[in-house]
Amino acid sequence: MAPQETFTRDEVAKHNNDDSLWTIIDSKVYDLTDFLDAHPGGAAVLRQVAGRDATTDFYNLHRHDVLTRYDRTLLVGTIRGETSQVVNPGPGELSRVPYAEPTWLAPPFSRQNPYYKDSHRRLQKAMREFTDRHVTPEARDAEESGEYISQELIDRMAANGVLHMRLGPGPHLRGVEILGGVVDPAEFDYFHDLIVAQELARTGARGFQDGNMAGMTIGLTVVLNFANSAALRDRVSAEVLSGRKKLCLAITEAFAGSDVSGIRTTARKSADGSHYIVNGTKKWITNGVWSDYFVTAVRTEKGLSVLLIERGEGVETKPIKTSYSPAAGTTYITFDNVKVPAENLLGQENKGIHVVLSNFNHERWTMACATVRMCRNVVEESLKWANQRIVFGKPLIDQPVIRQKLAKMIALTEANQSWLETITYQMCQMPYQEQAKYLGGPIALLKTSTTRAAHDIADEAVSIWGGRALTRTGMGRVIEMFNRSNKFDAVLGGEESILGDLAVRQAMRHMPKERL
Ligand code: HEM
Repeated sequence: MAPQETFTRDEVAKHNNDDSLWTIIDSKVYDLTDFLDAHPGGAAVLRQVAGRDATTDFYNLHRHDVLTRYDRTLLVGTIRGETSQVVNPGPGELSRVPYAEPTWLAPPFSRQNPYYKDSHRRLQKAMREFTDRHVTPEARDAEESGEYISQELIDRMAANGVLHMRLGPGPHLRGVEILGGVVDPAEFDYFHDLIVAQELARTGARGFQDGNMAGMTIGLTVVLNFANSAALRDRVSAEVLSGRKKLCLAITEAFAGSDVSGIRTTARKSADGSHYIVNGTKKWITNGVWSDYFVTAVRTEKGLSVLLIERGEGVETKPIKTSYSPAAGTTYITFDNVKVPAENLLGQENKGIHVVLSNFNHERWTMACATVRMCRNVVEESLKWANQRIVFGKPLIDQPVIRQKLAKMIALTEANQSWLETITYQMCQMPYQEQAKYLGGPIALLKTSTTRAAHDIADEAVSIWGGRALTRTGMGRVIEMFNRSNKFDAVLGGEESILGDLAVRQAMRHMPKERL
């Protein structure tokens, strides 16, 4: 809250030297005397606005949140009789920037929508507030420092059912109190799932976003759907969903990325059939460094199989440096004569390829949810920037070429959100097996479409933002991160051209035999 004291503009004008240097930003009065030496942009620019209104200069160069960070130390009062024009959204609030929210949340379109019910709206509100308050502050810090997610945040997510929701609808939600009871677990569907994925993607911290239990999201579903022993399934899911233990999915290797059949990690069954001995390596495994369990694709006698491997003797993990944040916990794993009980087999022996492929659908769909939302973040930031930045004496948005770029960015984002919602609706109608059979192709194409769009949107955004799109702090940080990290989504969970090929081959299997 601003201090109560009020001043006239003439009173402020007297504070125009190094002994007392005040300025006005958005009808608020700041005392910058002690800030002269600390200002990252230097003292000279502040002297130029001493005693004057610096609103235009300030917003030409800074994000609004800079002010909220410094309000406590620099703000001394307001201009008498004037009211602040800048909106400062509180935790949980919707953005008022056009296209910054999907149509189902943006008036007037939000009044009616075929897909979203009251429980979706309640969840969105609660999830936005939870993310703004508890996830985003840690995410932004950790993205830069590279620190791993805190146990405190994991515990908070576990206690509020956020970890459970990340796995989508299913019996694992039974009895869970979701964010204070905003959704009945029995009602939870893939639109709720979409909301969770999109709200979390608003943190704008791409490495941390993966560090935030992405391994569990893509790995625990395999245990839930394919564990052969109910006791194992219940024990592991209880440990992981309570946040006590961590789990990741270990498929890719130096030898095999999208080409899963090239996997060389072996699992040899013991003569008495009681256990497997696992040897090999895994690479690019998200969250591996801190995981207790590894859902691992291995080569058995006659094909691929999937095993749940517990950290123990013979398992070693080390971090891999990537172009996003170490906060993701990207890992290289070695298995050296690791003994794994036979009951830890997930699905059938030698038929693991079905386990791996069917699990990919939810993973890729989740990635599409997040990518569309990140594209939207960039649209929002760019609309704000083009509106506030003055270039050649007028706002950037007055340049037709800039409007063309924004038009393309918006159209790509909206088109993908609509396709995402159509597919999500199909997921809500189909049982798991049918989804695996019919939606693999469409989801693969959707993910490719969103990452291609991300590529184009990043390109346009960099051109709108110029040098600020290349600096990690300050105005352009969201754009810089998006431009640096959008390729993760184009590669992880299946590279674009491989996914396109998969989808068309699947379509060919449904092609009528007759000549058409
Ligand atoms: C309450 C007043 C102000 C605060 C708290 C403040 C704070 C900051 C901060 C934190 C940065 C680092 C970059 C960022 O995080 O955005 C910065 C950069 C900068 N500031 Fe300020 N500032 C203030 C007022 C002003 C004014 C009035 C001007 C110009 C008349 C100005 C000119 C600059 C410049 C030129 C930079 C470097 C920008 C860049 O690298 O693109 N600042 N300021």
